[in-house]
Amino acid sequence: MQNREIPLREKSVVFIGFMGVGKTTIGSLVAKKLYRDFVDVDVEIEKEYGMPVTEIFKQLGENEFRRREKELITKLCNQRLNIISVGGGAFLQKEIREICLEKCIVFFLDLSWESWKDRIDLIIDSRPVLQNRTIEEIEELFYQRQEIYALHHSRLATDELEIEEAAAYIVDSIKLAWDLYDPR
Ligand SMILES: Nc1ncnc2c1ncn2[C@@H]1O[C@H](COP(=O)(O)OP(=O)(O)O)[C@@H](O)[C@H]1O
Ligand SMILES: O=C(O)C1=C[C@@H](OP(=O)(O)O)[C@@H](O)[C@H](O)C1
Ligand SMILES: [Mg+2]
Repeated sequence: MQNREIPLREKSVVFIGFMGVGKTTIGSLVAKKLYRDFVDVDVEIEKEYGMPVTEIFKQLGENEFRRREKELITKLCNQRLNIISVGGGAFLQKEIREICLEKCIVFFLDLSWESWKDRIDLIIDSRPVLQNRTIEEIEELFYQRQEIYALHHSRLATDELEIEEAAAYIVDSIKLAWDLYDPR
C-alpha cells in the first residue's frame, strides 16, 4: 500500500491556544522566518463573508462560523507546508483536533491567566465569545479550554517572551525536530 503519511519537513504547522495568546501575530512571523505561506483561518473566513468575525456571529450565527471553520481547516490540513493559525475555539470540534494532530505539527501557545488578563483590552472588542461575559466567566472559560489545548505536539510558555523571541524559539524547535526525526 502507498505510504500517504506527510514527511515531517513538509507538514504544516498549526498554532492553537486561547484567544489573544498570539497565534496570529507569532504564527505570521514564524511563516516569514521559514519562508512559508501563512494562513489565518479567521482572516480567511472574514474575507469570504466580507465582514469581521463579530458580524458573522451576529448576522449568521456561531454555528455557521464553526461549520466553515471546520471545512477550511480540514482543507488546509490536507495540504503541506502551510503555517496555520486557527481560532481559539477551533479545537473544541473533535474532527478539527483529530485532523490537525494527524496531519500537522500542532503548537500550543501557553500564556498564564495572570498574563492573559493584562491583554484583555487589546482583544475584547473583536472577540464575540468574550462579549457580555464577566471576568470570572472568562476565567472559567480560559481554564475549561486548557484541557483541549493539552492535546498538542509542542508547547511554548510565552509569559516572559516578546513576539520576536517566541517566533525565534518556535523556528529553532521546528528545525531541531526536522533534523532529529527527518534528517537529510
Ligand atoms: N508575546 C507577546 N507579547 C506581547 N503582546 C503580544 C504577544 N503575542 C501577542 N501579543 C499581542 O496580543 C494581541 C493578540 O494577539 P493575536 O496574535 O491576535 O492573538 P490570537 O491570534 O491568539 O487571538 C495583539 O495585540 C498582539 O500584538
Ligand atoms: O475562541 C474562540 O471561540 C474564538 C477565537 C477567535 O480567534 P482567536 O483565537 O485568534 O482570537 C475567533 O476564531 C472567534 O472569535 C472565536
Ligand atoms: Mg488570531
